[in-house]
Amino acid sequence: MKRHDALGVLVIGTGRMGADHVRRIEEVTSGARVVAVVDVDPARAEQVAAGIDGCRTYTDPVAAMASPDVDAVLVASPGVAHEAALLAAFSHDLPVLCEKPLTPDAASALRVLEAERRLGRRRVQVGFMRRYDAEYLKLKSLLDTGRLGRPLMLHNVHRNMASPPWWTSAMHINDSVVHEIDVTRWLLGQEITAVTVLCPRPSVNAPEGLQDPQFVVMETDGGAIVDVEINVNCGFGYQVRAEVVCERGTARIGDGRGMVVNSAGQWGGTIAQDFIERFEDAYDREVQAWVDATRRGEVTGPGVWDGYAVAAVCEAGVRARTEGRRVEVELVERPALYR
Ligand SMILES: NC(=O)C1=CN([C@@H]2O[C@H](COP(=O)(O)OP(=O)(O)OC[C@H]3O[C@@H](n4cnc5c(N)ncnc54)[C@H](O)[C@@H]3O)[C@@H](O)[C@H]2O)C=CC1
Ligand SMILES: O=C1[C@@H](O)[C@H](O)[C@@H](O)[C@H](O)[C@H]1O
Repeated sequence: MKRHDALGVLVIGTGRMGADHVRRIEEVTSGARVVAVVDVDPARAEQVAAGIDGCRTYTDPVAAMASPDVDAVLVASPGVAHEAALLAAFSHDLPVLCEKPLTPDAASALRVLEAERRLGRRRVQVGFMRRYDAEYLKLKSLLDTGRLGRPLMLHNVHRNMASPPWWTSAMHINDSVVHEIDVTRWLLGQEITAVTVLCPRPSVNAPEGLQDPQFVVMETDGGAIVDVEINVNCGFGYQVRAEVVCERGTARIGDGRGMVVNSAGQWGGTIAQDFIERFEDAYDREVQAWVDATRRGEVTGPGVWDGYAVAAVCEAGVRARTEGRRVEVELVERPALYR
């Protein structure tokens, strides 16, 4: 495809994820090109735009969206900036791929939902990329056949190498378990109704004052129990595992046994070091699916309702830990646009 026929994408936020998505759109994705990037830090925007033919830089997302060659927006700024970017995109009638979380809390997610409802059509795909990961897709297909019977339990492990200095105990849920919350709703096709968080003795690897790891237990409206070990200072790599226990069998993904090498009295493989490495294919498929759907004038994948429901569960989860009790999740009635 010629460059000028391609979907013109504006990328907001050129940090770790934004820069990686810019590279992806330019080098991996077909049918799209990056026409402009925005960052409150102009040096970062310029660094990412350098070498991309005709790519403009801005510090103000609203000014950037007004440009006629912008067909679609990819939001990769921090979660607190997502609501403003999404509302601005709605006012320019632009389709959006918004990195997770949709917004940091249920009230702001609901404001976005109401704004999209007023538009009368879905415009947003939320960046829950695990839905595009080959192993998660296999697990979902297997569950959908019903061969193993109904799912009873879902065990998850989510480990990060080390937390950055600004990490807080609430981020275990808002930033990390947010993915298992989305995956649970998607894999099981059920809503999460209550959350309990148990905390073991903090790891010696965790910075002073940080509650790490945490053990999250969720209940669903289909009668399943879901647990997540979230451990953001495991010290050895990045691991994401899931095992579904059904009535007639179990299925597990995420063991990462790509290649096992035997040598000098040892056997073993490698462990990914971060999400960029582990989920590279999922991000590629996610962005390609968004570009393809946008070019057809459609929105597919997780949307604003999913972003809102996940935000409500995250909020319940953070309260469950700080208040030391089981907290029920409250959702508004699902509007017709999202059924
Ligand atoms: N799907 C996934 O696996 C992952 C998703 N994320 C999500 O991606 C988003 C970005 O995260 P990172 O790239 O890790 O953060 P980052 O801190 O590396 O980059 C954020 C960038 O946005 C810029 N920025 C801040 N406020 C802005 C605003 N109002 N307008 C424009 N630019 C602004 C910052 O200057 C920075 O360059 C977050 O929503 C995060 O939750 C992050 C890591 C993995
Ligand atoms: O979204 C992500 C990060 O923000 C988060 O910090 C990590 O824990 C997740 O594994 C990653 O996918």
